[in-house]
Amino acid sequence: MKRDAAIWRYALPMEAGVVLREQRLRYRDGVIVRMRDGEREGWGEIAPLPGFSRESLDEAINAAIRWLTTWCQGGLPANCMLPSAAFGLSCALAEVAETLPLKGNYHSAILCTGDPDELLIRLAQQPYCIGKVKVGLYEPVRDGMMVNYLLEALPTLQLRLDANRSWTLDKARQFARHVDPTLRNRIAFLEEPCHTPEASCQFAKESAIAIAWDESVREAGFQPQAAPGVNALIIKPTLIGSIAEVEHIIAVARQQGLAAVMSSSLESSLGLTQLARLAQWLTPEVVPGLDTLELMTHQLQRPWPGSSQPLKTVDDLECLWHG
Ligand SMILES: O=C(O)CCC(=O)C1=CC=C[C@@H](O)[C@@H]1C(=O)O
Ligand SMILES: [Mg+2]
Repeated sequence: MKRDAAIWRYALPMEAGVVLREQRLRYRDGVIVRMRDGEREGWGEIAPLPGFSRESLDEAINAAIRWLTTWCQGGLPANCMLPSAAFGLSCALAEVAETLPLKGNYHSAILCTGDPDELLIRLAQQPYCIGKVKVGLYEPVRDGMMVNYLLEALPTLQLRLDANRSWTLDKARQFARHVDPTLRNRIAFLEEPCHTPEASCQFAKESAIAIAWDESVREAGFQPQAAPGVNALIIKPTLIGSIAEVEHIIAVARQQGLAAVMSSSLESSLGLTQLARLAQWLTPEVVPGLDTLELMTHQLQRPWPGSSQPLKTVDDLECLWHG
């Protein structure tokens, strides 16, 4: 059987106002990989996230070309060490091998941005009424009031909050003081409230607001561990690595009684649909965090069910490499 592979580069414009780690992200840059083995075909996306991934896109592309070159010659290369490349290549390989189930979970927690009244309408239409709110960008008082407002307006709403480590323990306490105590049990978790994991744990103990690890998952030596007030791990495969590595961390989280939340690293619709399939397969009991498609102006290669955004395909892109 003859094998071949190809890589296309993309740059999708982002909607105005997408800010990552204090920097405006104008384009989402990445590559799409196609692997073919005789009649079988698999696709994957490699898109390191600026400010979050340690590797650059060029490093990931070079690693992918080396890996694919060996694969095309009939070998099974060792797992790639760069997480974004390992993730995209393992998705393409799993599609070739038909080991990534097709069914996806396309119901996500809704990113709560924009006009609060329009947001409430959108939230109320969801089968699972779960929203995700970014906090820590403005004053803690304002964040607290926003959380109260949404939870009071929709009695079935559950919220996930994300502070991206922006608070001191004192600021986090100020936030908690402004959240109505009777509403706190509808905060599923607050991702990384404080600058350090120790301060975040202290906050969880004091405030009766559960926390989740996101940034910490990527730190050297991190092991999922049960602790008072810690509810969940955010699983961002583009930042973790191959499907096998993602499966491993989810299994350890489960053993520790922590929920594993499959989450986007702002992949295009191709990567997002694969994350929806991983979510359905590996974390069927948890609503994933994949509501990032509309941060981009276009979909790519594979449409997200029900989305009306225009679709670009590899025919619209420049082929970077063919082997
Ligand atoms: O987790 C979700 O529901 C959506 C993804 C999401 O919020 C994020 C993805 C990537 C970078 C960040 O801006 C943000 C996060 O910090 O978790
Ligand atoms: Mg986060």
